[in-house]
Amino acid sequence: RLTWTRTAALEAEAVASLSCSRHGRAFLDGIGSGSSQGEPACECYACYGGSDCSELLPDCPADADSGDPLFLEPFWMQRAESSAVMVSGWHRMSYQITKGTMLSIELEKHIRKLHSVIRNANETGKFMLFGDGSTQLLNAAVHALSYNTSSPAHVVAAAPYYGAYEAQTNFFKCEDYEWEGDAFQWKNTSDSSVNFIEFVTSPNNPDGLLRHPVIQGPFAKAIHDHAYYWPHFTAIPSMVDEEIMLFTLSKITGHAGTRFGWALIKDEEVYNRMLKYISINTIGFSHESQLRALKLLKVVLQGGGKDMFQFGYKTLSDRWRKLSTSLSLSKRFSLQKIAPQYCTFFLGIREPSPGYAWLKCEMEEDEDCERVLSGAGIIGRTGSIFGASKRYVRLSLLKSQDDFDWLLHRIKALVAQEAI
Ligand SMILES: C=C(NCc1c(COP(=O)(O)O)cnc(C)c1O)C(=O)O
Repeated sequence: RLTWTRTAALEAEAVASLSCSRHGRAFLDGIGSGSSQGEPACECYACYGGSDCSELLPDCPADADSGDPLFLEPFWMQRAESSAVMVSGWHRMSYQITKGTMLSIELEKHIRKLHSVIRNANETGKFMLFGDGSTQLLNAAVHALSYNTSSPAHVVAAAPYYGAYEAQTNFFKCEDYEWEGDAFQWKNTSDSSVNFIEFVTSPNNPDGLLRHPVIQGPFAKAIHDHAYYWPHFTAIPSMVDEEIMLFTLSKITGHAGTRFGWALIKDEEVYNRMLKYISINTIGFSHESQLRALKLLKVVLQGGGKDMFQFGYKTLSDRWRKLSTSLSLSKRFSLQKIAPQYCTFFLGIREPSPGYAWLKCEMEEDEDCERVLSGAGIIGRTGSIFGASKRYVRLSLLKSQDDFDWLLHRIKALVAQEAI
């Protein structure tokens, strides 16, 4: 018999019962939740409107800019009961969780179990640190690796690279490090007086390809960003085991809004410097986020992790197949090439299922590919943000089904124009 949780449970179920014509959903903290009726408004997916999201907005562009991972929302809606968590008004009000630490021991245990079940990363003997998204851990790692260097460390990444590395490094720039662009430009440098810190993103954002460090040698350190090294985005050919490895709940379960990431770190000194950065920056991390992450990972781990990763892989591989089939008819546009590869998790060859399409405008006159696509009602992210040519555009395949359907519709119309 429910007692103090009854009201919260009734509120949650009332909001969840709003179907929003299956082209949106309502949230407990949605607009209007404070009104007398108490019924929050439907929040519609792109290109749908009206109080119940039943109206298709005809001239709406297909927005494929952000890596907002809503493709997994249906999976969680189908598991409402097992994935919900009740937060009492007095839940963990202290800054600390257990004596002296701000990490949930149970959550750390489940993360280690996740890596050992998926066999994507070796967590044995590694220090674990949480972050406010893995975004917070990016600069924490640069800080820890550039500490006490005689001259500013060169922070680099192989183009095309995830734009946050450049944006963050320039924003937080200090005498210990500075952004030095494309790692390929420094590949053969023989200047041993320079320390390099290379962001290695594997699989890569934006092209989804598995990667290794470009800069080699005793003065090169790497931050391995494995945000997408999970079976729904890529084959897992082997277990990675690096000095610093970063992961994020955003891309595993799709809960970007929970703002929860973690780092596995080999060296204790590097770990302590990153821990000090996080402590000074935010005095640790949200306990509500940790509680929710624990609940979600327990669901992921049910049945050995197969359910969610199968769901995600099927969704993304279907999307990739539909998009690449449509664009295979085009002479004007091309996509990155991703070969089918053996996966040690699915124990078989798996088809490509990248989170993003890295589209190239092949015609001489189409130098600004973002402009070409926006003229056709498609919003993408220009290649220059990734340190690449404006001849490229990144298209997100991670968003809601409505978002993807609308993108595919616009792409097909654009390719059909070539025949005219
Ligand atoms: C949201 C997007 N990227 C998230 C991301 C992040 C950030 O993840 P958070 O944990 O949500 O902060 C880190 N590393 C890589 C390679 C990423 O692609 C994007 O590219 O649109």
